[in-house]
Amino acid sequence: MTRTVIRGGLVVTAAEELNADVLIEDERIVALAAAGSSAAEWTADRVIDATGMYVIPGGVDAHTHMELPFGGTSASDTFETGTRAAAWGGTTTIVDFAVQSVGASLREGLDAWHAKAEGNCAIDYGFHMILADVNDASLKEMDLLVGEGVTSFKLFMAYPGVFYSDDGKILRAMQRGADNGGLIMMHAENGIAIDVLVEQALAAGKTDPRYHGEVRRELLEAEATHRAIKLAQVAGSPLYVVHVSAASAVAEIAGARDAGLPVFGETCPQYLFLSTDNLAEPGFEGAKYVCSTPLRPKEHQAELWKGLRTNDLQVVSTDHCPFCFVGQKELGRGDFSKIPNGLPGVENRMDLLHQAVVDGHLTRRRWIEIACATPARMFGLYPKKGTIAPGADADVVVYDPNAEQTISAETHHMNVDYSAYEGRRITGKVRTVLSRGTVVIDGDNYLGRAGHGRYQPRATCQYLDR
Ligand SMILES: NC(=O)NCCC(=O)O
Ligand SMILES: [Zn+2]
Ligand SMILES: [Zn+2]
Repeated sequence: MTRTVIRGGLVVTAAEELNADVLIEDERIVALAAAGSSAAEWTADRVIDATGMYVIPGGVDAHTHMELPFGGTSASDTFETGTRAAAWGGTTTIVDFAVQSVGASLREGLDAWHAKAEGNCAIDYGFHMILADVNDASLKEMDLLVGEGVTSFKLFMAYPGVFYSDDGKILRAMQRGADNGGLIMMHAENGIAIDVLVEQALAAGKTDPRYHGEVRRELLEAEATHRAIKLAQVAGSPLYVVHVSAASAVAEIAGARDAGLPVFGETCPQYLFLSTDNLAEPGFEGAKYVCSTPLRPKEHQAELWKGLRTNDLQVVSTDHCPFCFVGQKELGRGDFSKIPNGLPGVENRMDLLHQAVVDGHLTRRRWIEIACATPARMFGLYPKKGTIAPGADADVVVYDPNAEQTISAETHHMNVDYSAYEGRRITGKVRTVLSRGTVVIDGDNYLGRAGHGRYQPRATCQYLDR
């Protein structure tokens, strides 16, 4: 047995902050003790000095797309490169999306994603399932998947002809989820209307990346969010709205929550830190910022921060879906609708949110709540993941709150040739990362290995009585 003690840090969880030492035996946390108490007598094989540091749970990023085939190409991070980059950024668990292809079963999709991930991940991982073909067989399969730990299902009101489901299919999947405990995750944009606007924009010669943001109108995110909420209400199903970017969509979620409905909302760093100004950067630079839902005008950011503070939004995930500028984003030169949708960010989330603490948008505990504890609870991983407590997996980050860094593609570890946050100064930096008790990051050294990360079957959403 290996005993590790993390000494002298400020332990920050969603619930409390205390100066405490943390004792780890092999893969688990076994004790916390106030500094200077019985902890002084703990013997250990390895002592990590955390004086002046925060000791926080490893981040849980509940929305990533490693190796996703999309827009005629594939996301540029594999499970190996993407999970390694996540570790560098203090994230120790991801929940990625396995994809059902139209005409195929959920099982085929899930098996394919297991094959991509198994033996390759640096950190632990789980899967949601994208339902691209709702029919009698796939509805039945949902029950089986819930039973084996794939307890959440993403549906799309966007991308007709690719992942899109109509309202009838959505309602049927929601009814099934209400029954089997699967949480429905919704990409809420009116894709049918958006496709009309795309066609009209292109016909008018509006081909630059900034038109991606213009046609994917805020109203069409709000409308779809409203419709998804009503459909969930009819089905008696909870609802988790992914990558919320529009202030009016936040208002829809807030209204539903005020009415007592089990509706949850996720936003992403790109919507909190970037805007349509980035999409409008000169030449073809805006392509770097093409994602859906799209970046919004800056004014929306204040509403997203407010939503996070008031718990109208509960989770910040990255929607990490990187495409290189050269050779991938470039597929859409002359036609913005052909730019593969998605941004890199799995490495940057914990730091950007710490910057939000420094800037006064969030408290330290709320940082940990939205980035670690709530995503773990939402997706059935708590308290194994998302907290520092006896019995939890020893997924622990020693975080230096005073270190200064500059985000750059020159220094990041994601397999993508640009950074959406190039040149941004951040106060705070990961110093040491443990994944199930193994040190995977130590200062500027990566000590992990592909295959250390283990598949995590998940319980159902822990915010709902079942
Ligand atoms: N978000 C995005 O632009 N790409 C990834 C796929 C999705 O989440 O809709
Ligand atoms: Zn989506
Ligand atoms: Zn996504």
